[in-house]
Amino acid sequence: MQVLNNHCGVTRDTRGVVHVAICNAGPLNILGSPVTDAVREGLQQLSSDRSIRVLVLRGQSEKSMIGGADIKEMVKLDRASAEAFISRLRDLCEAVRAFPVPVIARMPGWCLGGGLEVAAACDFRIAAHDAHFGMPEVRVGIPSVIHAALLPRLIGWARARWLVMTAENIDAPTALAWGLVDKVAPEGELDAVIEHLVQALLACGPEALRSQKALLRQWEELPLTESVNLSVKVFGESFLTDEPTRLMQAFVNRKR
Ligand SMILES: C/C=C/C(=O)SCCNC(=O)CCNC(=O)[C@H](O)C(C)(C)COP(=O)(O)OP(=O)(O)OC[C@H]1O[C@@H](n2cnc3c(N)ncnc32)[C@H](O)[C@@H]1OP(=O)(O)O
Repeated sequence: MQVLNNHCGVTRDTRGVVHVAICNAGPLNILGSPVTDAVREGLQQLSSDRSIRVLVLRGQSEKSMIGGADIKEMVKLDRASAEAFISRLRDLCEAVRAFPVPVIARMPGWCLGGGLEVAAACDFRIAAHDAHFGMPEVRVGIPSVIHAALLPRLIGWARARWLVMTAENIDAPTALAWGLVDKVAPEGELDAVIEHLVQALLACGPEALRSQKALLRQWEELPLTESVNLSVKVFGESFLTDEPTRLMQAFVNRKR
């Protein structure tokens, strides 16, 4: 494992698949400020590496992807320091969301609060069969904020409201039924299910996937007509590399 910094370890394979592990954050992978900054810095460092094709974001233990923001740190916050604290977490979520290639959240065990916000910023969420999810913020006296705003888009307003206003946890089958996670892996098969997704992504044009991710992000922000018109330009620009011609030629020439 390559150590990018004290809280961010990276393993990569020859295919361009990179695993970023949140390190030294306890078995629950709790996001205190140093951890949050370090993971954000690690992601920003990797984001210019054109050899990366897929990123898997994970904790170091199987107990949790991310157990949430650090309550032991937050208990000491006041008005000014609270904004600084939450801005760090926002910046981490934005670094995930802006990462130029598909990002997969590897979700064993617990994923709560700020952890679920980070996961919501990922492109794909793959859960272990016994994973649990929740937004317990209101139980410790704070509203769910920043990338919790993605939840209504993922699971609809009613279910997002249920999560952030009841603070009840849900299990993996419920998360799957709600659309909060994309797949639930049978026992012992979390990495196999992720590998299946990785292979599907690796079978696609890397430039097309980068472009598709950037476009999806703009679709999230723009009105429909602007989204459609922007897409015309993006389609044209995709022919600036030889990838479309190469991959379409391979299709045309395929042996049957
Ligand atoms: C903007 C974002 C806001 C947020 O994210 S708010 C925080 C959201 N997260 C939570 O509220 C989770 C709170 N934690 C729990 O409910 C439980 O933990 C779990 C269900 C995740 C796991 O339970 P179990 O396996 O029984 O572990 P344990 O004994 O409760 O915790 C082990 C150690 O981890 C510390 N810990 C757990 N969550 C946090 C946290 N979010 N911030 C700081 N520390 C945390 C505990 O205190 C304890 O520590 P010690 O061993 O010293 O007693």
